[in-house]
This record gives sequence, C-alpha cells and structure tokens, in this order.
Amino acid sequence: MQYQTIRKYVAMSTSTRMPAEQAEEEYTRRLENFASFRSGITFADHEVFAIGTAEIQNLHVTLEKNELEIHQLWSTLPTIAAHSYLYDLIGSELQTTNAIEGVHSTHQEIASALEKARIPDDHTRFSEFAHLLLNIESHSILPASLTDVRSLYDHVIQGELSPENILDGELFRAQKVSVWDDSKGTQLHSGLYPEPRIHEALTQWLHFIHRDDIPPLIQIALSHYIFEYIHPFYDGNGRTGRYLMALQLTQFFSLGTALSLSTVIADAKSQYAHAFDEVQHPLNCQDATTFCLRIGTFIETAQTSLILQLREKLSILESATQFMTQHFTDLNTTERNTLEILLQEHLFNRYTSGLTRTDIMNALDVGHKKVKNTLDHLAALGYITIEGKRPIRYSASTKLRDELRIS
Ligand SMILES: Nc1ncnc2c1ncn2[C@@H]1O[C@H](COP(=O)(O)OP(=O)(O)OP(=O)(O)O)[C@@H](O)[C@H]1O
Repeated sequence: MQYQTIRKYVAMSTSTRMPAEQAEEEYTRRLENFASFRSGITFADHEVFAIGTAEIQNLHVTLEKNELEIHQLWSTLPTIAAHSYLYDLIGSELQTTNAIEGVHSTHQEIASALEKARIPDDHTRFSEFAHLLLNIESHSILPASLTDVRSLYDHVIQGELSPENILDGELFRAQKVSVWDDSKGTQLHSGLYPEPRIHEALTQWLHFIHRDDIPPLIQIALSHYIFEYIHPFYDGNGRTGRYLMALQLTQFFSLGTALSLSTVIADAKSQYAHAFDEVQHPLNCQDATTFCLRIGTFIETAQTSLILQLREKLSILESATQFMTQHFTDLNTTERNTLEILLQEHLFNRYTSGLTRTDIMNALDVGHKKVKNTLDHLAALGYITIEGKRPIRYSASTKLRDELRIS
C-alpha cells in the first residue's frame, strides 16, 4: 500500500474538524508510532521524522541486492578500466551537481579539474571539489564540528561565489536567505535565521549524522533534508548538501553508487524540488517519509544505470579484445595488451586525456625500452594518438576504434 501523506489523509477524512487540528493529531500518532524514526530536530514546531514503512524496507532489500551485483561487476574490471571509470563518475558527478544549480562547466574544464585534482597546490576551476570527490572513499569521514562543515563548503565552492554571496557571519551567513521557484517567482523556503539558530540546528544535525540506530536510507535522506532546511549558506547549499550525501552513501554503498546520485537528481530536478516542498507543507508537519522514498528511488535508479553501463562497457571491451586476438595477428602480445589498456581508458572515461608512458609501464609491468618500441610501432601503424608534452599522453586512435567499431 502506498504511503499517504498527512495532508492527503486529512483531505480524505470525513471529519468536520479544522484540517490543521486533524493534521496535528495524525502527526502525533505517526511520530509516536513503533516504526517511527525520530531525528530529535524540530522545525516549524514539528520534529522531523520518517516511518520505516514496508515500502522503505523493500527498497532497502533492493538496494542491497543491487549493491551485490555492482560489487561483482566492479571486481571484474581490469585495473585501468576501474581507475578510468572512477574518474568518469567523478567527472559527471562534478558536472551534474553544478548543472543542477545552473553552474555551467565545459567538458574540458572538468577534464582539467580531474587532472589537477591529483596534484597538490596546483589549482584550476572545480579542482578542489574534484579532489574531495577523488578522496571520498579513502577519507570518508563525516564532519564532526561546525568548522568541519565550513571547511568542506570552502572546498566545494572554491572560487565559484559571487561577491554578494561571500559568507559574512561567524562561520555561516549572518543575513536571511530563501529558496525560490524561479519559474513562478514564488518563495519556497526560508533558511534558518539568525546565525546562532543555524549553529544550534547544525550541531543537532552533526549529532544526527553520527547516530548508528537508524537504517541507512532513512538516515541519509533525513540528513539531506535537514541540512537543506537549515540552508547555512547564501549559495552552494545544494552542492555541499549533495557532497555530504555522497560522503554518507560511501559508508553503506559502493563508491560507484555514491558518485552517480547527482546525475539522477539532475534528470529529475522537479521531483527533487517537490520532495522538499511536500515535507514542508504545513499539513505534513515535517513527516519526511515521502522524502526518504524519493531519495531511495534515486539511489535505486543510480544503481540500475551503473549496472547497465558496467555490463555494456565490459561486453564491448571483451568483444574488442577477442577481435584483436583473432585479427591483429601481426602484433605481438605487448602491443595488443597496450591497445587493450588504451581502449579501457577510452571506453571507461569520457573525460579521458590519455595514458602516460609511466601509466602503461605500470599497467603492463614491462620496462621503459619495450614500452617505447611498442608505442613507436603502434604510432607508425596509426593505432594510437599522441598528444601533449611533459608528460606525453597516448590514446586509442580513430583508426583503431573504427576497425573495432567502437565509437
Ligand atoms: N523547499 C526547499 N527547502 C529547502 N531546500 C531546498 C528546497 N528546494 C530545494 N532545496 C535545496 O536547495 C538547493 C538550492 O538552493 P538555492 O537555490 O538556495 O541554491 P544555493 O543555495 O545557491 O545552492 P547551490 O549551490 O545548490 O546553488 C537545491 O539544490 C536543494 O538541495
């Protein structure tokens, strides 16, 4: 049975009592229900909570099953493919989380941010955010203090703030801020105000994200809802909130899933915005169950798309490798293996900038001279493209991809 919001419940009731009064009574009943997960955080006189419905339990089971399949597929990826795909996912996460907020980035800017993210102290547009995403799993530590939250924000937003949006409070904003529906010119929400209220609510939020007595989906979704409700900044609340959500996701789900969520949200922007509105409707009294269901469905969509892409890419790679073994008989094994890893990079990373000679030496575990001779021969045959300087980068040429029918 589909979960009914309090607002709908009231609308369908035959009682003649005031709707607000009926909603209040239903809110108390749901909040005190055995299956209720309470946040302990109160907005507009109501505690944010969600019910662990059968639908949410079923979603958990589906998400866990999908994770097993993702894990199994990921474990079959060759090293260069796995590494390349990670960069690809980070690139699209970076591009889409910015695009959701109308922050445009070119393909080249993202490729360059990914490149710079590996080099300390060498910055370009979005490179600090790329660096955060690149290290999301190895440093997957949730913020523990208000200064941690501010510091994360500074990295996510690096250089993207217009002067009027620079923070002017002790740690966050000192003035009011609102979320607007630009198409209708209506105000959807006002962030908490004044700043001590932001500090107080974020301190409760910090406590909430570290609790270990709430099912992952409910904890992740409520955390995101609460963070966005607080809206601690003038600009960058969405991007910072979605980064924090990805950070929480890595604690329970694969890195691939965590890095795929913004793409799904970007494709379903109006459903995402509506999910906030629904909880904030005065008659829904901060019942965030529907918000949890929406986020759960987004995660499921992200997983399904990841599974399909992994299967498709692996199958193309396998066919190409077989074709080369059968038809490229004039090439030696090292030459064929070199082409295979260049294809892995091409297939698994849309933001590819090619592999360096060191990457190839490490991947094939062969010496400098052999790799040089191999690359010279493959270049003479037109199978590889050579670009850049210091370091030179090698990639699969159009000729090679045409022969293998890979776009
Ligand atoms: N009704 C709402 N209440 C609270 N937060 C909301 C609501 N609707 C959307 N949001 C969140 O606010 C984000 C956008 O907020 P806003 O328009 O103020 O942009 P911003 O603060 O500049 O952040 P961004 O970096 O995402 O542009 C959305 O991405 C979403 O996460």
